[in-house]
Amino acid sequence: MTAQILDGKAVGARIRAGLADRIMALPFRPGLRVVRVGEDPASVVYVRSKDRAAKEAGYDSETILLPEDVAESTLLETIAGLNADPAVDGILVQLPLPKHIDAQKVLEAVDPAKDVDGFHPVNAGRLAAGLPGLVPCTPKGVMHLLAEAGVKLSGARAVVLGRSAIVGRPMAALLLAADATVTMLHSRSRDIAAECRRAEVLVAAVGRANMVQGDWVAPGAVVIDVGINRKPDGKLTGDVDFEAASQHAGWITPVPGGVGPMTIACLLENTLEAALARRARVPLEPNGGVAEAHATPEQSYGHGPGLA
Ligand SMILES: Nc1nc(=O)c2c([nH]1)NC[C@@H]1CN(c3ccc(C(=O)N[C@@H](CCC(=O)O)C(=O)O)cc3)C=[N+]21
Ligand SMILES: [Mg+2]
Repeated sequence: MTAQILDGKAVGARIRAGLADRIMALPFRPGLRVVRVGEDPASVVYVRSKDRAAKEAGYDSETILLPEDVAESTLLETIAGLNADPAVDGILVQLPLPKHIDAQKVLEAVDPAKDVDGFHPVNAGRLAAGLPGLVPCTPKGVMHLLAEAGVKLSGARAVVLGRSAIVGRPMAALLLAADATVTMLHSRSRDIAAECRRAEVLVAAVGRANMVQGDWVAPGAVVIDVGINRKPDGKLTGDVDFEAASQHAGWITPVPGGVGPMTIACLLENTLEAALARRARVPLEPNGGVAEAHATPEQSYGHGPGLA
């Protein structure tokens, strides 16, 4: 079997085009501010693509550049200014931050209503509790890709490899909200290969190049590769051995061209949602609306006795 490719570049472009249409019809332009500290080469590239995608879709986007040696207090003041600015709907502080800055303190300084990364503990907590809030872009993008592949998540065995705050944990919460049976694997897990082989949906988000081997993938499984590992030759590679896994999977995301472009599309989606919530009092949906996209009619007839 050779897997079908889940083309995140194409799906992301379609989502961005849809957002552009909606923004054209608005009486205001949603405002996005991306804060970049220093000149980390990857951050320079990523922030530039975020700004370009936002401007193309009609957002009022600006990048705020601070020097590598900026004082933490200056960064916190910058964020306070953006929190108070009514033209600003979304704030993103690009990670990683220099070592002398307490990144957690900075993320917690962002107004949760403008936290389009979904990294503030208020939004993380709301997601964990199944409450409306802003949802982290990468796992949200993965949910869009699963919908694109027509995956029925209700009751499906989903395995998330990696438990980071920005991908693994919110990914598991979204899959759970879509009624999947979720297993999380991490550095202390035993029998990782065997656990992966049980997955109907396998999401790899560990940051270890080609860790997931072909024979870890069940026949027909949906394989989502969140890894972005830089090879010595400068090229990107995922957490999955793509060539080998493609011989087993039903669907697979490439790297590049899979999850990465979806992250940017979902940043723009979150910025529009934040803008509508703030300015037009359009309530945020639980799970960013994406878990519900997988709901099937029979789900509303309820769960078995004693199971929620
Ligand atoms: N506050 C914050 N929010 C983030 O969302 C955030 C961050 N910090 N720090 C870094 C990571 C990484 N990230 C990516 C976004 C797009 C691509 C992307 O578009 N990748 C393309 C190609 C990129 C290339 O070729 O270098 C692809 O996979 O096809 C990748 C990675 C967002 N991040
Ligand atoms: Mg191999």
